[in-house]
Amino acid sequence: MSRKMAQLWIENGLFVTMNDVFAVFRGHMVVTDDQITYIGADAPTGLDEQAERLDGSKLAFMPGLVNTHGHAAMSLLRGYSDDQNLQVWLEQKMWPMEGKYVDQDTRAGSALAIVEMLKTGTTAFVDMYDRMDQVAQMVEQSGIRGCLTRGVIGLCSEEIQQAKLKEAIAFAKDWNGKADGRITTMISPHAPYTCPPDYIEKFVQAAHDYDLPVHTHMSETLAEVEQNVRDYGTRPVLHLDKLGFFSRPALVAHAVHLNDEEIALLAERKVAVSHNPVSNLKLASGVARVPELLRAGVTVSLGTDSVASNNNLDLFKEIKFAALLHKGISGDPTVIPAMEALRMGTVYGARSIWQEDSIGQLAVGMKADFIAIDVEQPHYYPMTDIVSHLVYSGSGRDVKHVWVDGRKVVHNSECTMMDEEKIRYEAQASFERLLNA
Ligand SMILES: CSC[C@H]1O[C@@H](n2cnc3c(O)ncnc32)[C@H](O)[C@@H]1O
Ligand SMILES: [Zn+2]
Repeated sequence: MSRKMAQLWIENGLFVTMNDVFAVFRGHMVVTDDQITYIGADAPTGLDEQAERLDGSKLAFMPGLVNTHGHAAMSLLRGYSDDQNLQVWLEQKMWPMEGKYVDQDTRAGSALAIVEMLKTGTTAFVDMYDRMDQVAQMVEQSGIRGCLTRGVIGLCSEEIQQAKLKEAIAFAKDWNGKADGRITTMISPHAPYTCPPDYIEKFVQAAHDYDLPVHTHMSETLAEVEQNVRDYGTRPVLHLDKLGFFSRPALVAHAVHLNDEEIALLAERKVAVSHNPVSNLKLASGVARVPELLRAGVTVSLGTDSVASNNNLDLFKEIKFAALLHKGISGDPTVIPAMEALRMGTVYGARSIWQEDSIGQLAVGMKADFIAIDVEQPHYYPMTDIVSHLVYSGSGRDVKHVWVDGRKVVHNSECTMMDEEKIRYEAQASFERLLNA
């Protein structure tokens, strides 16, 4: 799809840059095509005569949020099965329903998820699923940024394992860099408990061969850790390390049950962790040792996991949970202050998907992935500390406009590239078909 290249001057806005240079200030920002070309307190000079002007005086601007773990197509299963533990929920509820999915269901669920994410301020997301061509097409159409990966469950014959691996590699090769670079890809065995060791080694080899990062679920429940010890004689972190998994740039989801040695090893191997507090609480999996991980130097970002275990994709909720939960667990109100929680949802998210140089902050030369928040609402008053308000008082419902790659993908809280009404209708139709199939 062709796009109009243009210049946008945001005047007199409140900017939360998420970098140390400006941090929070009132001023101006200029976007030229897909990049931030000016940001500062003084009005810019030398702009195009046709530059569009946006009055930012009633808005706060910050980088788009980065959701570093999820399964978009599972949005169809919102509210289908609540209040179960992971294994029962997966094996008895999710997998039987997912087994009935056809391409149209994956499209419908992914589109629903993308609309929800964009409207609540997420501009980049990680997605692990199958039928990933369908997900990638939805990313292409919607304007969002996606770090996508075909997740593989290896509890099947060797022949099927081979076919799935081939498909995962083909997807990663074909789609990396597509949609004007908005799509990047990874390689993903689903988890150490669903993929035998020799099979995981094949993913590692493929990641080396095609220079791709890796992503997996790891140490989500105590039962998983105990099973890993029973089956392989080691806990999941050492197990994956021995299989070479951390010889690639790696992002692991959950990492709830870790001991001190495992935290040190993750830090040494520069493994990024996607912390999914809401999903972990809902499935009663436990609480990750986030303050310890951060103190050890591990990059910790935030993920929603799927809607089926969350039950929504508003990353502002995840930010608030991260800020509150660890205070309660540790008894220390100073752990994960508001700014650190906001970093987990932005800069650390960008770092977790190896895009820290281009997204996650408002600065000259960065991609224009940013959001505008309507702060003319009671819960943003009195105007004292905008970072505090965003984390403790705000929510994704306050997001008014969203830009990805310089393109306005949400205007006045409506998606510009997606037909939301049609998407809601198709999601309902898909769910009813799945239920009766
Ligand atoms: C085929 S890859 C996607 C696969 O992951 C399953 N899934 C969803 N949430 C979780 C979770 O919290 N832990 C482990 N696996 C999960 C989903 O059902 C898909 O089959
Ligand atoms: Zn998951």
